Amino acid sequence: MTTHMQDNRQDLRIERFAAGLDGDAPDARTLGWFEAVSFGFYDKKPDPADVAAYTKAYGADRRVLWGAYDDSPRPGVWDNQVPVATYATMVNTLNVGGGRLMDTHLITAVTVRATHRRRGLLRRMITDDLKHAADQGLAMAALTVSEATIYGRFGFGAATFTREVEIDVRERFGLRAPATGSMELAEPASLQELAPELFNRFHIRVPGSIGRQASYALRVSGRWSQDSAAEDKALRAAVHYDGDGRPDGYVSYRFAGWENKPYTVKVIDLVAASQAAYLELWRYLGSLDLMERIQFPLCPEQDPLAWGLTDSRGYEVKAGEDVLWLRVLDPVTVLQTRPYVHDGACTVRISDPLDICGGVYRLTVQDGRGTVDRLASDADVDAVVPVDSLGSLFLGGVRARTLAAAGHFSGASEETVDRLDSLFATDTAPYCITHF
Ligand SMILES: CC(=O)SCCNC(=O)CCNC(=O)[C@H](O)C(C)(C)COP(=O)(O)OP(=O)(O)OC[C@H]1O[C@@H](n2cnc3c(N)ncnc32)[C@H](O)[C@@H]1OP(=O)(O)O
Repeated sequence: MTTHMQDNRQDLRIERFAAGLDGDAPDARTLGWFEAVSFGFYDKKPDPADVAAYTKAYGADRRVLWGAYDDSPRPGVWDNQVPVATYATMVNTLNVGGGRLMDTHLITAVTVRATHRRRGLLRRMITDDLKHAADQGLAMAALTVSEATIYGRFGFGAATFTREVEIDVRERFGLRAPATGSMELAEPASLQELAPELFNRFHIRVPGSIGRQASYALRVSGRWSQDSAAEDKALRAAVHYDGDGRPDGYVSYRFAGWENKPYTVKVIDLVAASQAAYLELWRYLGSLDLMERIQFPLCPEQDPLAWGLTDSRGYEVKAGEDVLWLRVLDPVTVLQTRPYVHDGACTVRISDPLDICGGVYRLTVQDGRGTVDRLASDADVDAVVPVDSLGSLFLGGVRARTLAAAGHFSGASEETVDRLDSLFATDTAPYCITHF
């Protein structure tokens, strides 16, 4: 599909397409698109053989790629098959709590060439895309961000958070709980099938989890490296089995090298289908001979490991990070899909800078089920809730009381804030270990 965009310097052609192959090689448009993405994220120029492999995985994901093309390039300027802006979307599921999975519109690979920045290219693409996704019946959009300052204006709010941690695994490492089940070293390649199976059990169990694109199984099994489609020979993996000998978790990891002291293992992926498996995977990591430190950037904020160590000071939080940013497209559907722990009701005006879902809505929760009615635009409201704040509230990753104290709900009474706080509270903090 092709549309045009009037830039202040030229007419840009915007194309939407699926990544494609020409024989065994990527077609010119696909290769150009990958080149632009690599440039945008300061990566090295991609190898065509790698792009051919990525193209197949993108097909499995049903990704839609966007490119904005300059058809009047000047001499010396990059090949016009390389877009000046890129963007991509796909649909996967979000666990909204209570084991409910909701189709969600995922946005990724957003880049605008340095020479074309701040002329509204991103604004144009994301506005068109979100409106189109809403028209298609998708109720939620999501992305992960490179900078926290970009996407709030488009209605996205940070919704899940992780901790980057370092665990001291010298003599002080130990866990309070007795060991359960057993661990085995795994041939990483075996994870290509096992990893998605175990991830799906994690995904249904953990609110905030996003389903994974095809590349995950290839990377965590070492079939692909982090930055190419060549085998990752440094990757190691281990699997945990429950008392009945059934696999219930895996970890894949890499040694940081003898030149790095203290000797460190970097966890690439750690997926536990059960709570018990989570601690057991850490017990295994803590038992690795010669290793002194384990690094993992994706621990949950409420981390059982921090409370499971016999010496909790061996657990060091290096940074806190937001992972998933959510953008509500259809408040009725999303609020009726998630579960609730407290009954109550509240009428809010959702303010939406892109005018996709702004309006007055009444949420009524009874016996844990939410019902949402859209009211007339002049109906009395208890609070005005910006749509990005609603994205942050949705999974319970931040309390309404905290957002109110930060000035998100101007004019809301304390009683309203208490009600919002109670309505949006969840019993489990959301946790997302998928980047896309
Ligand atoms: C989901 C993902 O892929 S996250 C990755 C995002 N990409 C990157 O970080 C790669 C490097 N950066 C870029 O390629 C570009 O700078 C982009 C994509 C972030 C922005 O593209 P642009 O076309 O310059 O944005 P555009 O001109 O449409 O700006 C839209 C608005 O966002 C603001 N904005 C854009 N980028 C930034 C930024 N980095 N920080 C703060 N504000 C920003 C603009 O000021 C503008 O604000 P306004 O319309 O409210 O006045």
